[in-house]
Amino acid sequence: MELQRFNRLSAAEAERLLRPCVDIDSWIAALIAARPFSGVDAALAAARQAALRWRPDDVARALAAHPRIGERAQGQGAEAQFSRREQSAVDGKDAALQQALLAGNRRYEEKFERVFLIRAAGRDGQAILRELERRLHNDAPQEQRETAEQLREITLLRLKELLSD
Ligand SMILES: NC(=O)NC1=NC(=O)NC1=O
Repeated sequence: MELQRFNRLSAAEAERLLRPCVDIDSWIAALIAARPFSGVDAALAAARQAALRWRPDDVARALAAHPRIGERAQGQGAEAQFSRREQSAVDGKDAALQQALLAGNRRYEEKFERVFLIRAAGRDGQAILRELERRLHNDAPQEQRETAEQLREITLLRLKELLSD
């Protein structure tokens, strides 16, 4: 969407477009309030600043909108379409990789009690698996920090796509 059009949207319409970027009300409200943006870079800078204020419970709630890595997001909603595109480099036909991702996700969820979140865009399945193995050794505070940063990366990539379409 062209930035000037985004600047002029009603708050309700802007919220509907921003929700698939990340399901965090305070972030969506902050972005709507910060309009009009002078350019896409200004919008992304405001988005990153607002994302640095996320609390752990914001991140926990937003994770519910993210399918497991390796599982094809179902449905036609904007979130599912974003997820499928982001995970497109994960080779669904590589059975060994799928099995390893499934096992790694399970171990991660047992240890951290939430889904493993990684910015999948730009990463193939093996790179994701290596990150999953590495992060499994993090302690809880470090993993909370890494999860929030990955959610910020995904969110900003989705916003950039939204404002560049
Ligand atoms: N569990 C996940 O990491 N999910 C995802 N990563 C992405 O980049 N998009 C997703 O849906």
